Amino acid sequence: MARLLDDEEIARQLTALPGWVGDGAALHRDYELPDFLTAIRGVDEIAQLAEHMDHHPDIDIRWRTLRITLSTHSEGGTTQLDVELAHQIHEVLARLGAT
Ligand SMILES: C[C@H](O)[C@H](O)[C@H]1CNC2=NC(N)=NC(=O)C2=N1
Repeated sequence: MARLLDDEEIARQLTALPGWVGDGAALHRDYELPDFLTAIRGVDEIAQLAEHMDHHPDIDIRWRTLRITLSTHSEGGTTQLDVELAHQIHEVLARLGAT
């Protein structure tokens, strides 16, 4: 079971995740994709890696912008699983041309 990270640990780990912010409850970042269909492909790729990790993001789709929110529901906050998923999502979306 993943343990909750404290604010200091979250801040330290976010230094390796450009653009991501933590609000205590969750990690967030907006990614802008080149177009809508590429954004949807990003959602599909994220869905596959989330299933593989058995850890699932909230994803808000606004045209070609994806707002990703990560938290560990079972723990009520941010854990190492969220940090790991953020790294994997960043890799996938950067490869699809996200900024
Ligand atoms: C049984 C299964 O492992 C749990 O329901 C998982 C599934 N995906 C999950 N995803 C997220 N973000 N938080 C969870 O606590 C969580 N729990």
